Amino acid sequence: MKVLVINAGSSSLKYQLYDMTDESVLAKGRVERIGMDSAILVHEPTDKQDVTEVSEILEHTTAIRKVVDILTHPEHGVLSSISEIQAVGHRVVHGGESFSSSVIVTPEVKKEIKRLFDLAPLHNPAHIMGIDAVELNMPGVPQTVVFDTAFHQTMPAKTYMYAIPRVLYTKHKVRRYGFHGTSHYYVSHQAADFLGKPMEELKIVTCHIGNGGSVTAVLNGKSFDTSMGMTPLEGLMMGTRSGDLDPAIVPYVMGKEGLTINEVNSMLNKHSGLQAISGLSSDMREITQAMDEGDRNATLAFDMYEYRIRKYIGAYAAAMNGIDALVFTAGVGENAALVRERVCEQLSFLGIEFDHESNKVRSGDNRRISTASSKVQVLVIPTNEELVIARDTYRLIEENGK
Ligand SMILES: Nc1ncnc2c1ncn2[C@@H]1O[C@H](COP(=O)(O)OP(=O)(O)O)[C@@H](O)[C@H]1O
Ligand SMILES: CC(=O)OP(=O)(O)O
Ligand SMILES: [Mg+2]
Repeated sequence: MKVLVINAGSSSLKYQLYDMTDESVLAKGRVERIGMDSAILVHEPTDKQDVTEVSEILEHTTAIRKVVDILTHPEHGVLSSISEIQAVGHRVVHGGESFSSSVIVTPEVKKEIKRLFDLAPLHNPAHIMGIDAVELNMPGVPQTVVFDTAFHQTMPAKTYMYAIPRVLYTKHKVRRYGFHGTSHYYVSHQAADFLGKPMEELKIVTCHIGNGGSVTAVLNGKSFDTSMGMTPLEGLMMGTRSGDLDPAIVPYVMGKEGLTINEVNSMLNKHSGLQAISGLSSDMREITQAMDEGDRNATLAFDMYEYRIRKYIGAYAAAMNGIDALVFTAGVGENAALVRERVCEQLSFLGIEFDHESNKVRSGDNRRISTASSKVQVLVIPTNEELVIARDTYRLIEENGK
């Protein structure tokens, strides 16, 4: 069975095509700048040359049509007909309390994802556009949705409730949901395999640090607490998101600067984090380069960023009464050796013996960056949310066919 995995964002759409007979990736790619003056499609077939196309792509329906066209292109394609794709699996960021596992898309499922627009305004509307675009361009192909929130549905009430009037939970479902669950699930299982221990016996802290970032306490295989909250804004300092702050700052700044709700939301989500403090960039590569050149704002941004990660690791070690393994993943976690080093070098009190040499090794494999005898094993595990989505999709379609 061939499965197409889609991660639709508001102005981008990433795709990966799997052959599930051996879980091989036939092609992957992305469309960026949807709705802007010129969009760009980057298509990377596994056994052929990469191609880049620039054209006007005003909405997701056109983006999916371009993806379908390139996947079946006589020269760059990897399929003779689009009918070879038997299922499409989507990443959906917010599943609220309605979904604790992946499901096949039905009109009711779409309705529920739409009901959650308010809770993930940057993400869920784009996912619905992606699902609708597939319906139009690939009619009749079953679709599934895999939620970022699903893995965190095991959190106990004491970690997911906010200390505000209860009616806000009962009436408006204001609570912690947590995100990047597919990634935290995948890397924690990979870590258990790497260590050769059963998940049920491990206390793991997983740090998914990419453009967005979150830390999760995985206790005996289940999410126990996580740093993102009702929305993907809480917790760590991120590329453009503030993460934790005193909630009183919001009404104060709104009053002082005369900001609307939309403006303050946009400030905290899109104009804060590394970008705001460095005044330079949301990208860790540019931050570390500027640090090397002596830029003090970039240095402060970096220091704040790594300090927050360290604070959460300490908090979750306390939450679980110790940790057996610490995992780094996603764009920053997999690539930024300096972030890992700075986070870990002051965690020796937890029993971390950091291995500076193995930390510097560049590799796409699961690897250890502590000494083998370290009480807490520190690992780098490249995440693979797409593979989890493809596997769930394959399983659901197989089960449904029986
Ligand atoms: N070689 C690298 N060194 C340091 N940071 C990197 C490197 N490559 C990527 N990053 C960081 O990873 C981020 C992207 O992470 P990623 O997990 O791909 O994000 P997303 O999936 O949210 O788009 C970039 O913004 C950048 O900060
Ligand atoms: C939920 C979330 O923050 O996702 P991303 O990191 O892809 O923006
Ligand atoms: Mg991501």
